[in-house]
Amino acid sequence: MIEAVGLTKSYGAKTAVYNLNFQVQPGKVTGFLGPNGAGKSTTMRMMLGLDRPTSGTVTIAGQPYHRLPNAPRQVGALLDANAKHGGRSARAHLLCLAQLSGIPASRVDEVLGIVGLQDVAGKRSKGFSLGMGQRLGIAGALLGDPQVLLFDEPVNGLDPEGILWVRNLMKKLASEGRTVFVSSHLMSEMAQTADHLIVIGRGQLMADLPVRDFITQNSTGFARVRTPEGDAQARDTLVRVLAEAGGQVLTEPDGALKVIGVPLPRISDLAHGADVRLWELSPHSASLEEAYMRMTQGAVDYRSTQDPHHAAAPQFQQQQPQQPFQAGPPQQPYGLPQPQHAAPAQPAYTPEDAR
Ligand SMILES: Nc1ncnc2c1ncn2[C@@H]1O[C@H](COP(=O)(O)OP(=O)(O)OP(=O)(O)O)[C@@H](O)[C@H]1O
Repeated sequence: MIEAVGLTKSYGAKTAVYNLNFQVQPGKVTGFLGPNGAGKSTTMRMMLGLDRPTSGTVTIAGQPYHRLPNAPRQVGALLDANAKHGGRSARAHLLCLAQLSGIPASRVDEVLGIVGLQDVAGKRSKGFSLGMGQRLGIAGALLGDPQVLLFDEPVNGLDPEGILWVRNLMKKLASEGRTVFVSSHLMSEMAQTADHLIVIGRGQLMADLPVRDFITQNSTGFARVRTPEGDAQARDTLVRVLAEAGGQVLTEPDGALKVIGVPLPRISDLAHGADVRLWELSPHSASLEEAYMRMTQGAVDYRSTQDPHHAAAPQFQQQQPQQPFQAGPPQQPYGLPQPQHAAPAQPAYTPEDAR
């Protein structure tokens, strides 16, 4: 298990990580998410003893990294896939790491095989593609057959097959009872890989909960409704009754209505009561990526000047082409000091499985 308690790191006036408290459990893939500059790499560096906390602690199996006996055999990490001597072959690079850590040379060919680099083991790594470099970095992390594995953005530069391979590798490592901690910018990727999520923004904890709970707490269920084409009166009538019922009604690019805050059976009843025929009434849920974007909206450091949220209040907006007919109850903006934990939420209607 990895445990952070009050973990804080400042670089001069810049606080990169502030008062992080979380545990990373074995037997699970834990996704570590946050926008650029959120403090993910800083946190991982402190886990590995490469940076010293300004205050607080982070321990692995109850000890700070530097006090772990034979640390490279207990903890494997991929922090920077470029951290290798480009003039050395993949095998020579791994042999060097193995020797430094007292790991038998026979393990080198094993890990080269695991990551699929056996055929290029004798080639210099400076000629490697980004994806091959990532594989070599992962091989280095696996070298000591450790129980705890940290991966900083392991799918960077990998093609779809490589991404699938990493995803399956993480799951396999976790299923063997190991602690697997993986950072990423991509919630969609984590949705398919992680069992648990730790989300940080501007160095602070924003969420610490199972992936499924994250979806339930954050996805806003909505209905897509279409009235007969060309019947503007029916459409307007429906918009009016839905708005009177407290619904938030938006238009989709294809002209359908997106209705938030009114359960499907009620929409059907309201349409029936207003004598409006429906051509479509279907349940939908927001994607996990949308939920993540909404959560971290207020904690994004770098934003294009063309982004509609640039210099705006940190509040989630629905996708752009939609025009609100009537504003419903305001969406809760996520304040930094109120991290989400695994507590039951009460969405208008819960998607059966949004993953
Ligand atoms: N050595 C350092 N000196 C000064 N500031 C630093 C240093 N390392 C990190 N920072 C700052 O701390 C903050 C967190 O950086 P960090 O690299 O940990 O974020 P990150 O979440 O890993 O970002 P990314 O996803 O872009 O890699 C950033 O504002 C960064 O500029």
